Amino acid sequence: MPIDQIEDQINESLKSLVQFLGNDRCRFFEFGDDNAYINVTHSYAVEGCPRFPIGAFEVAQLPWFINEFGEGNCVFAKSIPDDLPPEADREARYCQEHGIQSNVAVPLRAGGQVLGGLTFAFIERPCSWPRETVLRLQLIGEVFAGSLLRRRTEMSLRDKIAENEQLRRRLEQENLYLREQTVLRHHHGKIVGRSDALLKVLADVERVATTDAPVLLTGETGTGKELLAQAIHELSSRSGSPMIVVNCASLPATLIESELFGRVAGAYTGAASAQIGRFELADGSTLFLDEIGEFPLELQAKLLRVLQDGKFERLGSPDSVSVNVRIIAATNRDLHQASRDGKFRTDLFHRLNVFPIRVPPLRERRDDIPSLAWSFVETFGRRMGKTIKSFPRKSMQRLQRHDWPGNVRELSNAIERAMILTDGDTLNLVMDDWGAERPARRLSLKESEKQQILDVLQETGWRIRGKGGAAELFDVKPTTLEARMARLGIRRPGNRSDDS
Ligand SMILES: Nc1ncnc2c1ncn2[C@@H]1O[C@H](COP(=O)(O)OP(=O)(O)OP(=O)(O)O)[C@@H](O)[C@H]1O
Repeated sequence: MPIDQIEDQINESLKSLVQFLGNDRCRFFEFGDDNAYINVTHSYAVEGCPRFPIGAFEVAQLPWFINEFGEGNCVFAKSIPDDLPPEADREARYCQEHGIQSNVAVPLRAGGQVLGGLTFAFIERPCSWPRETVLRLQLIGEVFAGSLLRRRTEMSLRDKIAENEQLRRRLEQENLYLREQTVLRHHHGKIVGRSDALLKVLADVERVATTDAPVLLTGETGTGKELLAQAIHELSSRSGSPMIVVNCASLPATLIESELFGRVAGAYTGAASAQIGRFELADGSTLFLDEIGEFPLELQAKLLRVLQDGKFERLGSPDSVSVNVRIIAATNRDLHQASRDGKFRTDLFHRLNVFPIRVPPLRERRDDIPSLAWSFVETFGRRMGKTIKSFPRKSMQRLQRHDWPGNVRELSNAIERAMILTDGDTLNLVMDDWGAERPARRLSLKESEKQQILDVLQETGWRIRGKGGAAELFDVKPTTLEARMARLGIRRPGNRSDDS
Protein backbone atom coordinates (compact mmCIF):
# COMPACT_ATOMS: atom_id res chain seq x y z
CA MET A 1 0.00 0.00 0.00
CA PRO A 2 1.43 3.44 -0.90
CA ILE A 3 2.37 5.33 2.26
CA ASP A 4 0.04 8.22 1.60
CA GLN A 5 -2.86 5.74 1.88
CA ILE A 6 -1.67 4.38 5.22
CA GLU A 7 -3.30 7.25 7.12
CA ASP A 8 -6.77 6.55 5.77
CA GLN A 9 -6.25 2.86 6.22
CA ILE A 10 -5.40 3.26 9.91
CA ASN A 11 -8.50 5.42 10.48
CA GLU A 12 -10.69 2.86 8.75
CA SER A 13 -9.15 -0.02 10.69
CA LEU A 14 -9.66 1.70 14.05
CA LYS A 15 -13.31 2.24 13.26
CA SER A 16 -13.83 -1.40 12.19
CA LEU A 17 -12.02 -2.68 15.27
CA VAL A 18 -14.18 -0.62 17.62
CA GLN A 19 -17.30 -1.80 15.84
CA PHE A 20 -16.12 -5.39 16.07
CA LEU A 21 -15.08 -5.24 19.72
CA GLY A 22 -18.08 -3.17 20.74
CA ASN A 23 -15.95 -0.88 22.91
CA ASP A 24 -16.13 2.92 23.11
CA ARG A 25 -12.95 4.37 21.78
CA CYS A 26 -9.47 3.60 20.62
CA ARG A 27 -6.31 5.41 19.71
CA PHE A 28 -3.18 4.76 17.80
CA PHE A 29 0.05 6.31 19.00
CA GLU A 30 3.77 6.40 18.40
CA PHE A 31 6.43 6.86 21.02
CA GLY A 32 8.14 10.22 21.03
CA ASP A 33 11.77 10.88 21.92
CA ASP A 34 13.01 9.06 25.07
CA ASN A 35 9.53 7.64 25.58
CA ALA A 36 8.77 10.81 27.54
CA TYR A 37 5.60 11.33 25.58
CA ILE A 38 3.43 9.53 23.15
CA ASN A 39 2.18 11.06 19.96
CA VAL A 40 -1.44 10.17 19.33
CA THR A 41 -1.80 10.19 15.57
CA HIS A 42 -5.24 8.56 15.12
CA SER A 43 -8.23 8.38 17.40
CA TYR A 44 -11.73 7.05 17.04
CA ALA A 45 -14.76 7.04 19.40
CA VAL A 46 -18.33 5.91 19.09
CA GLU A 47 -20.99 8.55 19.04
CA GLY A 48 -21.53 10.25 22.39
CA CYS A 49 -18.09 9.26 23.68
CA PRO A 50 -15.33 11.90 23.71
CA ARG A 51 -12.42 11.10 21.42
CA PHE A 52 -8.95 10.90 22.80
CA PRO A 53 -7.30 14.11 21.55
CA ILE A 54 -4.75 13.89 18.73
CA GLY A 55 -1.25 15.13 19.57
CA ALA A 56 1.53 14.73 22.11
CA PHE A 57 0.61 13.30 25.46
CA GLU A 58 2.93 13.32 28.50
CA VAL A 59 3.40 9.85 29.91
CA ALA A 60 5.56 10.57 32.95
CA GLN A 61 2.35 10.29 34.94
CA LEU A 62 1.89 6.66 33.84
CA PRO A 63 5.22 5.01 34.79
CA TRP A 64 3.94 1.47 35.30
CA PHE A 65 2.09 1.46 32.01
CA ILE A 66 5.05 2.79 30.08
CA ASN A 67 7.40 0.33 31.71
CA GLU A 68 5.19 -2.65 30.83
CA PHE A 69 4.58 -1.36 27.41
CA GLY A 70 8.23 -0.56 26.78
CA GLU A 71 9.01 -4.22 27.42
CA GLY A 72 6.56 -5.17 24.74
CA ASN A 73 3.83 -6.52 27.08
CA CYS A 74 0.20 -6.24 26.35
CA VAL A 75 -1.48 -4.22 29.11
CA PHE A 76 -4.83 -5.66 29.79
CA ALA A 77 -7.39 -4.76 32.51
CA LYS A 78 -10.93 -6.08 32.40
CA SER A 79 -12.03 -4.04 35.35
CA ILE A 80 -10.21 -0.98 36.60
CA PRO A 81 -8.91 -0.61 39.27
CA ASP A 82 -9.37 -4.22 40.45
CA ASP A 83 -7.31 -5.78 37.68
CA LEU A 84 -4.40 -3.41 38.01
CA PRO A 85 -1.44 -4.34 40.25
CA PRO A 86 -0.87 -2.18 43.37
CA GLU A 87 2.16 -0.45 41.76
CA ALA A 88 -0.15 0.86 39.00
CA ASP A 89 -1.84 3.23 41.44
CA ARG A 90 -1.20 6.30 39.27
CA GLU A 91 -2.65 4.51 36.25
CA ALA A 92 -5.70 3.49 38.30
CA ARG A 93 -6.23 7.10 39.36
CA TYR A 94 -5.84 8.31 35.79
CA CYS A 95 -8.44 5.79 34.50
CA GLN A 96 -10.87 6.70 37.26
CA GLU A 97 -10.47 10.41 36.52
CA HIS A 98 -11.21 9.74 32.84
CA GLY A 99 -13.99 7.24 33.47
CA ILE A 100 -12.09 4.36 31.89
CA GLN A 101 -13.51 1.13 33.22
CA SER A 102 -11.76 -1.37 31.05
CA ASN A 103 -8.74 -1.11 28.81
CA VAL A 104 -6.41 -3.06 26.59
CA ALA A 105 -3.19 -1.66 25.17
CA VAL A 106 -1.34 -3.52 22.46
CA PRO A 107 2.29 -2.60 21.78
CA LEU A 108 3.29 -2.14 18.14
CA ARG A 109 6.55 -4.03 17.83
CA ALA A 110 8.75 -4.06 14.79
CA GLY A 111 12.45 -4.47 14.19
CA GLY A 112 13.02 -5.44 17.83
CA GLN A 113 11.57 -2.23 19.26
CA VAL A 114 8.24 -0.89 20.41
CA LEU A 115 7.27 1.86 18.04
CA GLY A 116 3.91 2.74 19.52
CA GLY A 117 0.62 1.21 20.58
CA LEU A 118 -3.06 0.69 20.07
CA THR A 119 -5.37 1.17 23.05
CA PHE A 120 -9.03 0.24 23.35
CA ALA A 121 -11.12 1.50 26.22
CA PHE A 122 -14.59 0.95 27.58
CA ILE A 123 -15.86 4.12 29.19
CA GLU A 124 -19.43 3.26 30.03
CA ARG A 125 -19.06 -0.27 31.32
CA PRO A 126 -16.49 -2.89 32.13
CA CYS A 127 -15.84 -5.48 29.54
CA SER A 128 -14.53 -8.97 29.37
CA TRP A 129 -11.61 -9.28 27.01
CA PRO A 130 -11.43 -12.93 25.97
CA ARG A 131 -7.86 -14.15 25.69
CA GLU A 132 -8.42 -14.96 22.04
CA THR A 133 -9.47 -11.38 21.32
CA VAL A 134 -6.34 -10.08 22.97
CA LEU A 135 -4.21 -12.46 20.89
CA ARG A 136 -5.94 -11.26 17.76
CA LEU A 137 -5.36 -7.66 18.74
CA GLN A 138 -1.70 -8.49 19.19
CA LEU A 139 -1.60 -9.87 15.65
CA ILE A 140 -3.36 -6.77 14.33
CA GLY A 141 -0.85 -4.72 16.30
CA GLU A 142 1.96 -6.41 14.40
CA VAL A 143 0.36 -5.54 11.08
CA PHE A 144 -0.01 -1.93 12.22
CA ALA A 145 3.60 -1.90 13.42
CA GLY A 146 4.74 -3.19 10.00
CA SER A 147 2.91 -0.33 8.28
CA LEU A 148 4.28 2.14 10.76
CA LEU A 149 7.82 0.93 10.20
CA ARG A 150 7.35 1.08 6.46
CA ARG A 151 5.96 4.58 6.72
CA ARG A 152 8.89 5.68 8.87
CA THR A 153 11.41 4.08 6.54
CA GLU A 154 9.80 5.61 3.49
CA MET A 155 9.54 8.99 5.16
CA SER A 156 13.16 8.93 6.17
CA LEU A 157 14.02 7.77 2.66
CA ARG A 158 12.06 10.70 1.26
CA ASP A 159 13.87 13.02 3.67
CA LYS A 160 17.19 11.55 2.62
CA ILE A 161 16.33 11.95 -1.05
CA ALA A 162 15.30 15.56 -0.45
CA GLU A 163 18.47 16.14 1.57
CA ASN A 164 20.53 14.57 -1.21
CA GLU A 165 18.84 16.73 -3.78
CA GLN A 166 19.57 19.79 -1.67
CA LEU A 167 23.19 18.69 -1.29
CA ARG A 168 23.48 18.05 -5.00
CA ARG A 169 22.17 21.53 -5.75
CA ARG A 170 24.55 23.05 -3.24
CA LEU A 171 27.47 21.13 -4.68
CA GLU A 172 26.48 22.24 -8.13
CA GLN A 173 26.52 25.84 -6.96
CA GLU A 174 29.79 25.35 -5.13
CA ASN A 175 31.19 23.89 -8.30
CA LEU A 176 30.09 26.96 -10.18
CA TYR A 177 31.70 29.06 -7.51
CA LEU A 178 34.85 26.96 -7.64
CA ARG A 179 34.87 27.27 -11.39
CA GLU A 180 34.61 31.01 -11.06
CA GLN A 181 37.42 30.95 -8.52
CA THR A 182 39.50 28.82 -10.86
CA VAL A 183 38.87 31.21 -13.69
CA LEU A 184 40.02 34.01 -11.50
CA ARG A 185 42.99 32.07 -10.19
CA HIS A 186 43.99 31.33 -13.78
CA HIS A 187 44.34 34.96 -14.63
CA HIS A 188 44.80 36.27 -11.20
CA GLY A 189 48.46 35.52 -10.97
CA LYS A 190 48.89 39.16 -11.81
CA ILE A 191 45.45 40.51 -12.63
CA VAL A 192 43.89 42.18 -9.63
CA GLY A 193 40.23 43.17 -9.39
CA ARG A 194 36.84 41.60 -9.01
CA SER A 195 34.49 44.23 -10.43
CA ASP A 196 31.71 42.96 -12.66
CA ALA A 197 33.28 44.81 -15.58
CA LEU A 198 36.62 43.08 -15.11
CA LEU A 199 35.04 39.67 -14.50
CA LYS A 200 33.23 40.01 -17.80
CA VAL A 201 36.52 40.73 -19.54
CA LEU A 202 38.17 37.75 -17.82
CA ALA A 203 35.33 35.50 -18.93
CA ASP A 204 35.93 36.61 -22.55
CA VAL A 205 39.65 36.06 -22.09
CA GLU A 206 39.05 32.50 -20.97
CA ARG A 207 36.55 31.82 -23.71
CA VAL A 208 38.85 32.93 -26.53
CA ALA A 209 42.14 31.72 -25.06
CA THR A 210 41.76 28.11 -26.10
CA THR A 211 40.97 28.99 -29.71
CA ASP A 212 43.50 30.21 -32.24
CA ALA A 213 41.38 33.21 -33.18
CA PRO A 214 43.02 36.63 -33.41
CA VAL A 215 42.06 38.90 -30.51
CA LEU A 216 41.86 42.67 -30.60
CA LEU A 217 42.17 44.30 -27.18
CA THR A 218 40.93 47.87 -27.14
CA GLY A 219 40.98 50.34 -24.29
CA GLU A 220 42.63 53.42 -22.92
CA THR A 221 46.29 53.50 -22.08
CA GLY A 222 47.27 51.62 -18.93
CA THR A 223 44.07 49.61 -18.60
CA GLY A 224 45.91 46.28 -18.64
CA LYS A 225 45.72 45.22 -22.28
CA GLU A 226 49.19 43.68 -22.31
CA LEU A 227 48.50 41.88 -19.06
CA LEU A 228 45.36 40.38 -20.58
CA ALA A 229 47.21 39.41 -23.76
CA GLN A 230 49.67 37.55 -21.55
CA ALA A 231 46.76 35.84 -19.75
CA ILE A 232 45.25 34.73 -23.07
CA HIS A 233 48.61 33.33 -24.12
CA GLU A 234 49.14 31.53 -20.81
CA LEU A 235 45.71 29.94 -20.99
CA SER A 236 46.26 28.77 -24.56
CA SER A 237 47.88 25.59 -25.80
CA ARG A 238 50.82 27.76 -26.90
CA SER A 239 51.80 28.64 -23.35
CA GLY A 240 54.84 26.33 -23.50
CA SER A 241 56.70 28.99 -25.53
CA PRO A 242 57.02 32.63 -24.54
CA MET A 243 54.69 35.24 -26.01
CA ILE A 244 56.64 37.55 -28.36
CA VAL A 245 55.85 41.25 -27.98
CA VAL A 246 56.23 43.96 -30.59
CA ASN A 247 55.41 47.56 -29.79
CA CYS A 248 54.47 48.97 -33.14
CA ALA A 249 54.76 52.56 -31.91
CA SER A 250 58.24 52.29 -30.48
CA LEU A 251 59.94 51.18 -33.70
CA PRO A 252 60.66 53.53 -36.57
CA ALA A 253 58.63 52.46 -39.62
CA THR A 254 61.82 51.65 -41.49
CA LEU A 255 62.82 49.08 -38.92
CA ILE A 256 59.47 47.46 -38.34
CA GLU A 257 59.63 45.34 -41.47
CA SER A 258 62.94 43.71 -40.61
CA GLU A 259 62.00 43.43 -36.93
CA LEU A 260 58.82 41.58 -37.80
CA PHE A 261 59.77 39.58 -40.84
CA GLY A 262 63.54 39.30 -40.49
CA ARG A 263 66.16 39.94 -43.15
CA VAL A 264 68.97 38.29 -45.00
CA ALA A 265 72.52 39.67 -44.80
CA GLY A 266 72.90 42.78 -46.94
CA ALA A 267 69.17 43.27 -47.31
CA TYR A 268 69.70 46.98 -47.07
CA THR A 269 72.55 49.35 -46.41
CA GLY A 270 73.83 48.77 -42.92
CA ALA A 271 72.25 45.33 -42.57
CA ALA A 272 75.48 43.42 -42.51
CA SER A 273 74.12 40.30 -40.89
CA ALA A 274 70.98 38.24 -41.24
CA GLN A 275 68.28 38.71 -38.60
CA ILE A 276 65.46 36.46 -37.65
CA GLY A 277 62.15 38.31 -37.40
CA ARG A 278 59.59 38.25 -34.55
CA PHE A 279 57.14 36.26 -36.65
CA GLU A 280 59.64 33.44 -36.91
CA LEU A 281 60.49 33.77 -33.23
CA ALA A 282 56.81 33.46 -32.44
CA ASP A 283 56.35 30.34 -34.61
CA GLY A 284 54.16 27.95 -32.61
CA SER A 285 53.47 30.68 -30.08
CA THR A 286 51.69 34.05 -29.77
CA LEU A 287 52.71 37.40 -31.21
CA PHE A 288 51.41 40.42 -29.34
CA LEU A 289 51.22 43.48 -31.57
CA ASP A 290 50.90 46.38 -29.15
CA GLU A 291 49.75 49.77 -30.45
CA ILE A 292 48.64 48.17 -33.71
CA GLY A 293 46.99 51.49 -34.63
CA GLU A 294 50.48 52.85 -35.29
CA PHE A 295 51.37 50.09 -37.75
CA PRO A 296 52.70 51.69 -40.97
CA LEU A 297 50.08 51.71 -43.69
CA GLU A 298 52.59 50.58 -46.33
CA LEU A 299 53.32 47.37 -44.43
CA GLN A 300 49.74 46.48 -43.62
CA ALA A 301 49.24 44.35 -46.75
CA LYS A 302 52.22 42.21 -45.77
CA LEU A 303 50.87 41.82 -42.26
CA LEU A 304 47.45 40.86 -43.62
CA ARG A 305 49.03 38.13 -45.74
CA VAL A 306 50.75 36.51 -42.77
CA LEU A 307 47.50 36.65 -40.82
CA GLN A 308 45.64 34.97 -43.67
CA ASP A 309 48.16 32.44 -45.00
CA GLY A 310 50.88 32.33 -42.37
CA LYS A 311 53.37 33.20 -45.14
CA PHE A 312 55.85 36.03 -45.69
CA GLU A 313 59.27 36.77 -47.13
CA ARG A 314 62.27 37.91 -45.16
CA LEU A 315 63.58 41.28 -46.23
CA GLY A 316 65.92 40.82 -49.16
CA SER A 317 64.81 37.25 -49.86
CA PRO A 318 62.35 35.96 -52.49
CA ASP A 319 61.64 32.75 -50.51
CA SER A 320 58.43 32.39 -48.56
CA VAL A 321 58.57 31.37 -44.94
CA SER A 322 55.60 29.63 -43.32
CA VAL A 323 54.74 30.16 -39.67
CA ASN A 324 52.00 29.20 -37.26
CA VAL A 325 51.47 32.27 -35.13
CA ARG A 326 48.51 33.39 -33.07
CA ILE A 327 48.01 37.14 -33.16
CA ILE A 328 46.81 39.29 -30.31
CA ALA A 329 46.73 43.00 -31.10
CA ALA A 330 46.01 45.95 -28.84
CA THR A 331 45.20 49.56 -29.43
CA ASN A 332 43.90 52.62 -27.64
CA ARG A 333 42.80 54.09 -30.96
CA ASP A 334 39.46 53.67 -32.64
CA LEU A 335 40.62 51.36 -35.43
CA HIS A 336 37.20 51.26 -37.00
CA GLN A 337 37.26 55.01 -37.39
CA ALA A 338 40.88 54.87 -38.60
CA SER A 339 39.86 52.38 -41.27
CA ARG A 340 36.98 54.64 -42.31
CA ASP A 341 39.42 57.53 -42.49
CA GLY A 342 41.71 55.50 -44.74
CA LYS A 343 44.49 55.39 -42.11
CA PHE A 344 44.14 51.68 -41.46
CA ARG A 345 43.32 48.97 -43.99
CA THR A 346 39.72 47.89 -43.57
CA ASP A 347 40.50 44.26 -44.49
CA LEU A 348 43.28 44.14 -41.90
CA PHE A 349 41.00 45.69 -39.29
CA HIS A 350 38.36 43.00 -39.91
CA ARG A 351 41.01 40.26 -39.79
CA LEU A 352 42.27 41.52 -36.42
CA ASN A 353 38.82 42.25 -35.07
CA VAL A 354 37.59 38.62 -35.05
CA PHE A 355 37.24 38.66 -31.26
CA PRO A 356 37.35 42.20 -29.88
CA ILE A 357 37.66 42.70 -26.12
CA ARG A 358 37.08 46.15 -24.71
CA VAL A 359 39.06 46.70 -21.53
CA PRO A 360 37.11 49.21 -19.44
CA PRO A 361 38.89 52.23 -17.98
CA LEU A 362 39.44 52.29 -14.24
CA ARG A 363 36.75 54.93 -13.68
CA GLU A 364 34.20 52.38 -14.92
CA ARG A 365 35.33 49.87 -12.32
CA ARG A 366 36.04 51.90 -9.23
CA ASP A 367 35.35 48.81 -7.10
CA ASP A 368 38.73 47.48 -8.24
CA ILE A 369 40.65 50.48 -6.91
CA PRO A 370 41.08 49.37 -3.25
CA SER A 371 42.36 45.91 -4.16
CA LEU A 372 44.63 47.31 -6.87
CA ALA A 373 45.94 49.95 -4.47
CA TRP A 374 46.68 47.34 -1.80
CA SER A 375 48.33 45.05 -4.31
CA PHE A 376 50.66 47.86 -5.46
CA VAL A 377 51.39 48.72 -1.82
CA GLU A 378 52.51 45.13 -1.34
CA THR A 379 54.58 45.01 -4.54
CA PHE A 380 56.40 48.27 -3.87
CA GLY A 381 56.62 47.47 -0.17
CA ARG A 382 58.52 44.29 -0.99
CA ARG A 383 60.80 46.15 -3.38
CA MET A 384 61.48 49.00 -0.95
CA GLY A 385 61.59 46.87 2.17
CA LYS A 386 58.62 48.74 3.72
CA THR A 387 55.59 47.31 5.47
CA ILE A 388 52.40 49.33 5.24
CA LYS A 389 49.70 48.31 7.67
CA SER A 390 47.14 50.97 7.16
CA PHE A 391 45.70 53.04 4.37
CA PRO A 392 43.97 56.24 5.49
CA ARG A 393 40.30 56.02 4.62
CA LYS A 394 40.22 59.48 3.17
CA SER A 395 43.09 58.65 0.83
CA MET A 396 41.32 55.54 -0.38
CA GLN A 397 38.15 57.55 -0.94
CA ARG A 398 40.10 60.06 -2.98
CA LEU A 399 41.62 57.24 -5.02
CA GLN A 400 38.17 55.86 -5.73
CA ARG A 401 36.83 59.24 -6.77
CA HIS A 402 39.69 60.15 -9.07
CA ASP A 403 39.10 59.77 -12.81
CA TRP A 404 42.41 58.06 -13.65
CA PRO A 405 43.11 59.12 -17.24
CA GLY A 406 46.25 56.97 -17.05
CA ASN A 407 44.26 54.09 -15.55
CA VAL A 408 45.98 51.28 -13.65
CA ARG A 409 49.42 52.47 -14.65
CA GLU A 410 48.68 55.90 -13.20
CA LEU A 411 47.34 54.34 -10.01
CA SER A 412 50.42 52.20 -9.73
CA ASN A 413 52.64 55.29 -10.14
CA ALA A 414 50.66 57.19 -7.51
CA ILE A 415 51.10 54.38 -5.02
CA GLU A 416 54.79 54.04 -5.83
CA ARG A 417 55.23 57.77 -5.20
CA ALA A 418 53.33 57.48 -1.93
CA MET A 419 55.45 54.54 -0.83
CA ILE A 420 58.61 56.56 -1.42
CA LEU A 421 57.18 59.34 0.73
CA THR A 422 56.06 57.01 3.51
CA ASP A 423 58.26 56.49 6.55
CA GLY A 424 55.99 54.76 9.03
CA ASP A 425 53.45 52.01 8.48
CA THR A 426 50.59 54.30 7.36
CA LEU A 427 50.61 55.14 3.67
CA ASN A 428 51.31 58.80 3.02
CA LEU A 429 49.40 59.55 -0.15
CA VAL A 430 49.95 63.14 -1.29
CA MET A 431 47.18 63.90 -3.68
CA ASP A 432 47.13 67.67 -3.91
CA ASP A 433 49.01 67.68 -7.17
CA TRP A 434 46.56 65.54 -9.06
CA GLY A 435 43.38 65.16 -7.14
CA ALA A 436 42.08 68.66 -6.54
CA GLU A 437 42.72 70.50 -9.72
CA ARG A 438 41.09 68.08 -12.12
CA PRO A 439 37.37 68.31 -11.63
CA ALA A 440 35.90 64.83 -11.75
CA ARG A 441 33.46 64.01 -14.52
CA ARG A 442 29.89 64.55 -13.40
CA LEU A 443 28.62 61.24 -12.02
CA SER A 444 25.35 59.69 -13.13
CA LEU A 445 22.60 59.35 -10.52
CA LYS A 446 23.36 55.65 -10.14
CA GLU A 447 27.10 56.29 -9.86
CA SER A 448 26.66 58.97 -7.24
CA GLU A 449 24.37 56.75 -5.17
CA LYS A 450 26.96 54.00 -5.43
CA GLN A 451 29.74 56.40 -4.49
CA GLN A 452 27.79 57.68 -1.50
CA ILE A 453 27.22 54.16 -0.23
CA LEU A 454 30.87 53.29 -0.81
CA ASP A 455 31.95 56.39 1.15
CA VAL A 456 29.82 55.46 4.12
CA LEU A 457 30.95 51.84 3.97
CA GLN A 458 34.56 52.99 3.97
CA GLU A 459 33.72 55.14 6.96
CA THR A 460 32.17 52.27 8.91
CA GLY A 461 34.86 49.79 7.89
CA TRP A 462 32.18 47.97 5.82
CA ARG A 463 29.99 47.40 8.86
CA ILE A 464 26.36 47.45 7.78
CA ARG A 465 24.47 46.38 10.87
CA GLY A 466 24.34 47.55 14.43
CA LYS A 467 25.08 50.84 16.09
CA GLY A 468 27.13 53.16 13.93
CA GLY A 469 26.74 50.73 10.99
CA ALA A 470 26.09 52.00 7.48
CA ALA A 471 22.37 51.10 7.63
CA GLU A 472 21.93 53.26 10.73
CA LEU A 473 23.82 56.16 9.15
CA PHE A 474 21.51 55.99 6.13
CA ASP A 475 18.54 55.45 8.41
CA VAL A 476 17.39 52.37 6.52
CA LYS A 477 17.00 48.72 7.43
CA PRO A 478 20.20 46.68 6.91
CA THR A 479 18.35 44.41 4.50
CA THR A 480 17.30 47.44 2.44
CA LEU A 481 20.87 48.64 2.25
CA GLU A 482 22.12 45.17 1.36
CA ALA A 483 19.55 44.90 -1.42
CA ARG A 484 20.59 48.32 -2.73
CA MET A 485 24.26 47.31 -2.58
CA ALA A 486 23.52 44.12 -4.51
CA ARG A 487 21.62 46.09 -7.14
CA LEU A 488 24.48 48.55 -7.54
CA GLY A 489 27.05 45.75 -7.60
CA ILE A 490 28.79 46.92 -4.42
CA ARG A 491 30.91 44.22 -2.86
CA ARG A 492 33.50 44.38 -0.15
CA PRO A 493 36.94 44.42 -1.74
CA GLY A 494 39.15 41.67 -0.25
CA ASN A 495 38.94 41.27 3.51
CA ARG A 496 41.15 44.01 4.67
CA SER A 497 40.20 47.10 6.45
CA ASP A 498 41.27 50.29 4.75
CA ASP A 499 42.27 51.82 8.00
CA SER A 500 43.48 48.96 10.05
N1 LIG B 1 44.03 44.34 -13.28
C1 LIG B 1 45.32 44.60 -13.04
N2 LIG B 1 45.91 44.03 -11.98
C2 LIG B 1 47.20 44.31 -11.70
N3 LIG B 1 47.96 45.11 -12.44
C3 LIG B 1 47.42 45.68 -13.51
C4 LIG B 1 46.07 45.45 -13.87
N4 LIG B 1 45.80 46.13 -14.98
C5 LIG B 1 46.94 46.77 -15.31
N5 LIG B 1 47.91 46.50 -14.44
C6 LIG B 1 49.26 47.04 -14.43
O1 LIG B 1 49.19 48.36 -14.95
C7 LIG B 1 50.24 48.62 -15.84
C8 LIG B 1 49.70 48.94 -17.21
O2 LIG B 1 49.12 47.75 -17.76
P1 LIG B 1 49.33 47.31 -19.27
O3 LIG B 1 50.70 47.68 -19.75
O4 LIG B 1 48.92 45.91 -19.43
O5 LIG B 1 48.28 48.29 -19.91
P2 LIG B 1 48.03 48.58 -21.44
O6 LIG B 1 46.58 48.76 -21.59
O7 LIG B 1 48.69 47.55 -22.29
O8 LIG B 1 48.75 49.98 -21.60
P3 LIG B 1 49.21 50.71 -22.96
O9 LIG B 1 47.99 50.93 -23.79
O10 LIG B 1 49.78 51.99 -22.48
O11 LIG B 1 50.20 49.80 -23.60
C9 LIG B 1 51.12 47.39 -15.85
O12 LIG B 1 52.14 47.55 -14.89
C10 LIG B 1 50.18 46.30 -15.41
O13 LIG B 1 50.87 45.26 -14.76
